[in-house]
Order: sequence, then C-alpha cells, then structure tokens
Amino acid sequence: FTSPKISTSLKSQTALNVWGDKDYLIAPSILSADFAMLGTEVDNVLEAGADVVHFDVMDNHYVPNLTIGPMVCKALRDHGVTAPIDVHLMVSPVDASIADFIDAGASFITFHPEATNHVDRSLQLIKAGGCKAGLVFNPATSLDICEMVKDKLDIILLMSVNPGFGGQAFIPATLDKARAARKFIDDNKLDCRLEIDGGVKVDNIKEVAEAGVDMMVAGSAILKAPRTVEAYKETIDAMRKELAAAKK
Ligand SMILES: O=C(CO)[C@@H](O)[C@H](O)COP(=O)(O)O
Repeated sequence: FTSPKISTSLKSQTALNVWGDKDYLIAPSILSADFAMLGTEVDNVLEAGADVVHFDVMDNHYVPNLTIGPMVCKALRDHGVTAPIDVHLMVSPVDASIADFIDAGASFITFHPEATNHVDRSLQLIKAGGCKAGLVFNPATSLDICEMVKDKLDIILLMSVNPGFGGQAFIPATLDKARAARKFIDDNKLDCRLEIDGGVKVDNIKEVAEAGVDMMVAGSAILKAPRTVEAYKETIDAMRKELAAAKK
C-alpha cells in the first residue's frame, strides 16, 4: 500500500474561522444548484448568508448517483469562493479522493465508515492535509465506531435520508440518533460539530437543533426557483429565526 500523496499547495488555506464562532452553521447542498451556473449559485447563496458550501460527491458505486469531483471544487476556489467547502464523500474507496480534494481546496472532508477498509487511516489523511475530518452515518449505521476514533473526529454527520439524492423526506428516527451523538460529543468534551443532512427545512430545523445538531445541510429547501439572492436570503433568515428560538 502506498499512501496517497498529499500536496501542500492548497493545504488548509481556506477560512475555517466559522468553526467556533457560530452556534449554528447553515450549509446549502449544491446538489440542488443549477449546475449550468454553479459559480453564480454559490456566490448567491453565500451572499444570502450561508456559512458553508456543502459539496456532495457521488460515484454511482457507493451510492446510486453520479455527481461532481475535485475539478469542480477547484473551479469554485478559482472562481473566488473563500467560504469553507464541506466535501461529503459518497464514494468507495475513499483515500485517493481525500488526497484529490485536499489539493482541490476542500475545508472539511467527511466519508462513510463502510466505504473504506481503514477508517483511522482515512481520518489521518484528511487531518494531515489540514482539513477538518468527519464520519458520516447512514440511517441504518450505528455510531459505535466513534468511540474508537474520537480523538480524530471534527465532524459527525448524520444522514437523515438514505444518501444519493436531494429532495427526500426527513427520517424522524434520526432525532434520537442526534441526541445520542450529542451526548457522546459532550460526555467526551470533543471539539466536534454535529451535522445533519437530508430533508432539513424551515419547519423542522428547530426540532433538529433541539436534538443537538449544530451544522445544518439543506439542499432543496434553499436552492430552488426563483434562484435569486433575495429568495435564498428569505429561506436562510427563516431558518436562523427558527434556530434562534431553539431551546438548548
Ligand atoms: O447528501 C445528500 C443526499 O445524499 C444531501 O446533501 C442532499 O443533497 C440534501 O438534499 P435535501 O434533502 O436537503 O434536498
């Protein structure tokens, strides 16, 4: 086995200062963007108040859909995007993609533990590249492995849909899992964000926050017609209002 090469050219240049500054991070999933005008879509949603760009990478092997890769991440950086890019790898194997996305300017990289033979090594690769590292848990995947790698976890991402597509319905059992993950993070005093992805909308985001989640991915709820800054801002502001009302 040869470790994938990690270039230092783009290593950790991106703004990670949002990490500890905000109670909640809102991360629109560009899976719901109009890909024919991706740079503009990302500019607009950031101008509208989004904190993080959620970047879904699907390989038509680990999940039944095929999306975008490191060239598109690099293109967004070249376009001038400085916000954190949160790369969610739905690919198997993962290690070569980790190296590619570090070089392409990713800020956070998460992957599914089932998708790699060596979870600890994959987490190490991400952190060695200067990115925040995390594991993603499908609705039917146990959180047990977190205990073994807790020293390397910056993010626990809970899928509240089965991965592969935007626009699916939120799976309510994820709320109990979020409460368990929050307890694990707090009991172990981890500096770890709890992220959720799938079916998050204005009308359920407060309940999600009250379950302990502090990074919210939302695709179809935000990135939809009429695709203007004003419309994106209206949704993001409504989400922030709900979050402000959430009981801690
Ligand atoms: O990773 C995925 C789906 O696999 C998500 O990021 C979706 O893109 C979220 O979309 P919505 O459920 O918010 O529409």
